[in-house]
Order: sequence, then structure tokens, then C-alpha cells
Amino acid sequence: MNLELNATNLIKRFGARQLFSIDTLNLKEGDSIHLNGDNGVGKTTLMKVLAGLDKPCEGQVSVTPAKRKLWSSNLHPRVIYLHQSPYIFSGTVRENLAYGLKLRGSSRQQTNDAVDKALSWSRLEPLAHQQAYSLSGGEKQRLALARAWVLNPGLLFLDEPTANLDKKSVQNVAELVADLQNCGTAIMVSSHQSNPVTELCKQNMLLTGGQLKKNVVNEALYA
Ligand SMILES: Nc1ncnc2c1ncn2[C@@H]1O[C@H](COP(=O)(O)OP(=O)(O)OP(=O)(O)O)[C@@H](O)[C@H]1O
Repeated sequence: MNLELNATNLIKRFGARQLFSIDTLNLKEGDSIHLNGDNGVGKTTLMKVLAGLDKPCEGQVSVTPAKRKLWSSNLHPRVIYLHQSPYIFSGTVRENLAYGLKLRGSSRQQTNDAVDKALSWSRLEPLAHQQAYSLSGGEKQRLALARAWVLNPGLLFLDEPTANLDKKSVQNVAELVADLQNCGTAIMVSSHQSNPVTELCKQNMLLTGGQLKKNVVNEALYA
């Protein structure tokens, strides 16, 4: 079922400093947005607010159709935020991939089958039994994407997913993100500069001076 996220009258302040004020923002499956803006303008904070991981000072974020929060403070189980330094659970790559599925109540057989598919999807099969903390930066980013992929994300927030990655790893991440897009996952990618992942996006939004400039069409994609 298609998900739609709506944010209205969002204001975020830290102390006396107002970071942003956004009247409306709508995201739905199929959307792909490059969230651009200089360092420190509030891209991470905005994406965390949209994903339900941080609270706005004013305003609301809602996702329809609504679903009960199962195991986390996320707004919705199919709205997923990935930090630029992926959070890795203790245990092997396989165990990391199984984590969310077990919490969702998948059976052992369902979990094993889905983990096998995710390992193949992310080309992490040779590393399946390696301790996840020992992966390289690029491998960790692929693991984080695969962990999201098994949960069938409707909306995926990618916070600087290519920061500190070499060219080959950036390309690998871009291929996985493109595949998620083709499956209908809406993506919002933050980055202060263009890269192969942001180039997949049909729209640009610019966070500047506390305002979100929306619906800037990415001409390069239609050239
Ligand atoms: N919990 C907090 N308390 C006070 N200030 C904060 C807090 N979290 C973030 N900030 C400040 O809010 C501003 C925006 O931070 P944020 O990480 O959202 O920006 P960003 O656009 O993602 O930056 P970058 O591109 O460098 O990652 C920064 O000046 C930061 O110091």
C-alpha cells in the first residue's frame, strides 16, 4: 500500500535559534528528492523530524495510512532514516539483517529466506558471517541499505550516504538506491553537493536561511 507523509507548519528551534520553519511538505511513494543545503543548515535535523526520530517545536508530521509503532520511536515501520555513519548492531552481518525481521515477528524460515535475499541483493554474501563492526565504511553502508531493504521501506531518508566513501563504494550505494527507487520507495537524500546518489533524484529541495525551497526540478535527469 502506498504511503504518504505530510508535514505542516514545522518549526524547529534549538534554544533561541530557529533552525527552520516549513509550511508544508508532502512525500509519497515514487518521489525522489535531493535535500541540498550548506553544512549546518539543518538537513539532518529536518530528516530526523520527518522520520519521527526528533520532535518539532511546532507543527505536525503524519503518515497515511497510519500504522501502530511496533518497536521503535519511528513514525511508521516503513519510514526509515539512515545516518551517514550507519548504526551497526553487535553480531554478524547475517544477524544484523535478521534483527528488524525478528522484531516484526517473522518466523525463522521467513527471516532466513529474507536475509538470504538481502545478502544477495547487497552482494554481502561473502561477508555474511563476519562481525558487522569490522566491515569497511562502504560495506557498512551497503549493510544499512540491505537492512532497510528487507523491511520494504515506503520512505527512506538517506543522510549523506556517500560521505567518506571512495568512488567504487559510491557507485555501489547508488546502484542499491536506484533499485529501491525502482521498487517504489520514496527517497530523500541529503548532501551539500551533487553525487551519483543525488543524481538519481527527480527533485531538488534547498534548505537555506531556515526556509525550504521546494520543487526545483533536476533538469539533468530530463536532459
Ligand atoms: N541537539 C542539538 N542541540 C543544539 N543544537 C543542535 C542540536 N542538534 C543540532 N544542532 C545544531 O543545529 C544545526 C543544524 O544541524 P544539522 O546536523 O541538522 O545540520 P546539517 O545541515 O545536517 O549539517 P551537515 O551538512 O554539516 O551535516 C547545527 O548548527 C547544529 O549544531
